[in-house]
Amino acid sequence: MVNVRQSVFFSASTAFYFTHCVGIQGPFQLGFLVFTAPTMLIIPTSIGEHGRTMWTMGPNKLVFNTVQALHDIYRNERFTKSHAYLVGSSEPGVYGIFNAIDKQLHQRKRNLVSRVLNERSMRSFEPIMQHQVNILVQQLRRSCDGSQPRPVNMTERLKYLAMDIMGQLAFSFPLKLQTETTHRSVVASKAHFYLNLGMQLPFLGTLSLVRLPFLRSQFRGGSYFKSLETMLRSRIAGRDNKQDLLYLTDRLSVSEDDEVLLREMESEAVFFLSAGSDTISTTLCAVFFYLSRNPECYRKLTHEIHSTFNSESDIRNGPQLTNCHYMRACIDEALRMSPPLPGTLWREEAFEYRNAAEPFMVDGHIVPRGTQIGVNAYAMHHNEEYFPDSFTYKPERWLPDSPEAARNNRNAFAAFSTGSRGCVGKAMAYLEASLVVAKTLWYFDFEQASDTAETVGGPTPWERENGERGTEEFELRDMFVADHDGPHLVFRPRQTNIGGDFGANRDEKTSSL
Ligand code: HEM
Repeated sequence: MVNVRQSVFFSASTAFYFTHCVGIQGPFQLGFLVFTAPTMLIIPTSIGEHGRTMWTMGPNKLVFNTVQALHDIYRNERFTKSHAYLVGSSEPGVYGIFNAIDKQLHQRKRNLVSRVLNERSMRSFEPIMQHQVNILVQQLRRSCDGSQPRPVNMTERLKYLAMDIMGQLAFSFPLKLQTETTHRSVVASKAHFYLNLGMQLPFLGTLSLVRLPFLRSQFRGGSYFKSLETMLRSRIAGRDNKQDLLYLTDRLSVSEDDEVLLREMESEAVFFLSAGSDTISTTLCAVFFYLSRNPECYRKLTHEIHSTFNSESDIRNGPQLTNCHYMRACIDEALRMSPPLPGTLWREEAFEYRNAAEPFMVDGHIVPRGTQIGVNAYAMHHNEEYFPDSFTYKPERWLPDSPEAARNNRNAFAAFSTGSRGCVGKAMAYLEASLVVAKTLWYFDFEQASDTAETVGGPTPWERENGERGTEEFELRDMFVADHDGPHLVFRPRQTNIGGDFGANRDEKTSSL
């Protein structure tokens, strides 16, 4: 999976980047590097047949790579989220759904969030989603103006889209990133980087180095927290609108004081903005990347969309959309190859079980007390035992009656995790991704922009030199939620749509939840 040279390079460069960002220089920088780099070192020790079952990753961390382990760890009462998740707290004692380790508190939060993300609420939220997708279509059409279409960086476009949708769902706030520049700094935040650093090095969290007040000081005078505060203040002012995601924080808050409430909402808000938008934009970027590199998949999907719908207005939540099985397979295959949360979701034994007599077993191994354990989604999705030819994009793996499907193990799919802490926004994610893919292919043909083909995906010069990667994968940088760039694509209106209005006049009225 990862060799020692890469691991040393990764740990040293991460530590260097961190010191650089926080302005530690000179002898202190050197001291910090010497102190932290070894703790980040991935020791590529493997146990089990063919070295695929388990890795040690640091002094007390085990990463498993089997379906049984996925079940044993994430569907097990005895385990809870690792204390590393606490680095996301704004202050001690303030927890959001993401980092609530106490099971009862988590269950209460989850029940409330589920009310906003259920099927019924999604139906009433769909017009807002459709409106934003139509704006995306308009923006893509604009890239076709002039004699030569301009390449579009899909990471940029899709981040704006997904964040605009999330701003509405979480805060009932129109961020307008797709069309205006005022709040665009919310997509350029380095919050993920610090969160990931704290998750991998929890002692930094204990020292409060990567907690929110620290993050805020990093953006001092900058606009990320300014935009966040604007959204939250507007949300507090309009408390009557109780149906958005921050409804849950209101309900569980004990505070009458608006300033305290603001701080409490902050950690929840940072999480929702990222969980509900960066994950979807990564998924969509990966889908567009793979379609632009796999002409046969592109052809089959285009055919499915144009033979399923009679008009653009048919493209909405309902049986026609859910019957686009090839589209769903394209999305799942992109999620398999490039999972938006590509790393290990750390778990540890829950406090209540610390004195239990019987040892804890994961896939037949006794796990020593106090060990951090988990399954790494990226490694699992590239385990040849479960997904043969795992570096090749093959949507057919996910079509139940295809010969490819029989050779794959769908239970090894971990993009949304599983169990009581598995993703609660899965239905929304599939709906949003399906609407974007179907509408884009309804209106446009697209292809990879020729001048940027070398810079996104594919092996890096170092990997090519060492013969390490011959296949094209959408490149992700693991920042807990992945960071990425591109793909850069060129769009052309489909023949049938030339001269059409591209959905401009069919925009549903934007309603609030
Ligand atoms: C393709 C898109 C998405 C992917 C791949 C994804 C993946 C995940 C994963 C792997 C987790 C588990 C995290 C952990 O254990 O630390 C998770 C949790 C969560 N996701 Fe998603 N997610 C997606 C979209 C969404 C959306 C659209 C929302 C809506 C707001 C959302 C809300 C949440 C919440 C609230 C949790 C925490 C659940 C809990 O702890 O009970 N996700 N997601």
